[in-house]
Amino acid sequence: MTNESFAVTGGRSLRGDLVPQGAKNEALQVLCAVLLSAEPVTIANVPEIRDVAMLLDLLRGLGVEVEKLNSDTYRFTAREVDLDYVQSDAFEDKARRIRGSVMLIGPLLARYGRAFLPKPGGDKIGRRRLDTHFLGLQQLGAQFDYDVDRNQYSVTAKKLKGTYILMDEISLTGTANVIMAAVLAEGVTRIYNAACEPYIQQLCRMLTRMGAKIEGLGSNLLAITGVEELGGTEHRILPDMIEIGSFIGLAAMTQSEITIKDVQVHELGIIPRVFEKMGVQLEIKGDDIHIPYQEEYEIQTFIDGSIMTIYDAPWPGFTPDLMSIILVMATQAKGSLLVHQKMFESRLFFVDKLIDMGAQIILCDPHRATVIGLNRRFQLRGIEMTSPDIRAGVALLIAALSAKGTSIIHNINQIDRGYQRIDERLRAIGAQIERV
Ligand SMILES: CC(=O)N[C@H]1[C@@H](OP(=O)(O)OP(=O)(O)OC[C@H]2O[C@@H](n3ccc(=O)[nH]c3=O)[C@H](O)[C@@H]2O)O[C@H](CO)[C@@H](O)[C@@H]1O
Ligand SMILES: C=C(OP(=O)(O)O)C(=O)O
Repeated sequence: MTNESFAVTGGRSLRGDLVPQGAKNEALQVLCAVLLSAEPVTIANVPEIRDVAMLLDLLRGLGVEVEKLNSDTYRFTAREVDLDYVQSDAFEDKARRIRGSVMLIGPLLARYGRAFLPKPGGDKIGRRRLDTHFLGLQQLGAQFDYDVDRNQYSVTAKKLKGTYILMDEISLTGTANVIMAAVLAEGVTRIYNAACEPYIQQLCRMLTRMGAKIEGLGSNLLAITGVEELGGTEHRILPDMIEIGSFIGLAAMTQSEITIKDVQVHELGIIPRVFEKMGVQLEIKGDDIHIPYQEEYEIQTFIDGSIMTIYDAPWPGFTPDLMSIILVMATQAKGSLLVHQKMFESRLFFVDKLIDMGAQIILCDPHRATVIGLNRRFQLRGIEMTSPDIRAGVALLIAALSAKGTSIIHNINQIDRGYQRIDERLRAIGAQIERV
């Protein structure tokens, strides 16, 4: 796939239905988990995005049979795995490009006793340490080695043994890795300070259907009793809550009337509440979220009248992956907002593009930005810009769709990493957006 750009002509209000894709970050976990069984695992609602395409390539390279049953459903059979592939240049090249590749380690270690990984890719949004993964795997009995010169990690174990693990921090992919290793370890593993996003819950549900014994679903303390082997299953990926949040932000910012279909509201945690704090009216109709046309939206203050702060935190806190969307929405809101991105240290630098477009933002430091909402006193203006990471990319796309004139957004590979044919889907509800 070439790295194209979007040409976006803004200022139109959009109208219609959007159906969210399957969740990127769940897909990356459950696709890695297919390595844990020699029997077929069928996964539905797999999003058609670049990160998934890359992971499918890695699985094929490892010798997994990958059959596409329909547009979003695949059957995987990991009868035998070619472990030599993980030492190849092809593996290194692909694994380095996505963050999700890190979750191949847990299953490979559990089933074959060894795993190897070059430093994984993903967004360049600050330091993204992997200590939590390896400290957890070491406690299960793995030997860990880091080749500083080649920036490569390896783990080996004759046998994994269950134990009590206090995770070094609440890491989403780290928890997934340790869970996938523990399900085939001998005895009981207790994982405390575990991440508990719906992604992790879904992974645990799928593993349980494959025969794993997991207690504590949805909490930060999991108890896993290891089994000898796992069987096949069928699994359906949840709608992507980050895409749902992005669509809510898009609707508010572009004064559109949009219905987001089949969102599985009960899995969205506090996400709807945070958008309500931003002044967005959300009407939950059955399992759909309807966002009516709103002339303006007003950011609430705290009860004592002080300025609203929105910050990220591990689940069930507000996900860091929606902070860029909240920030861009604030630029046209009535009122002011402090955006405090606590988890990543370089995720706010894209605000300079919004400032060039006319937004009133003060970047206080790498973690905090104050946004003074324009309340539509004037429109942002279209500019040429480059998308630094996936969520900033979509935030810039939203800004461009609301702006006066045409914007060019380069490096949209970043957006394609996690949003399925976003241009086509937004065009269908009236957006003027072309791939150039
Ligand atoms: C492929 C995938 O699933 N990627 C997601 C995954 O990345 P990933 O699993 O790599 O992220 P982690 O959960 O490990 O940690 C994210 C960052 O937050 C920091 N941290 C973590 C816990 C904490 O209490 N305080 C804190 O500051 C970590 O040091 C790290 O810099 O989870 C992130 C956090 O939800 C999301 O942004 C990514 O989209
Ligand atoms: C940061 C993200 O992705 P990754 O971890 O794949 O870089 C994201 O999905 O917002």
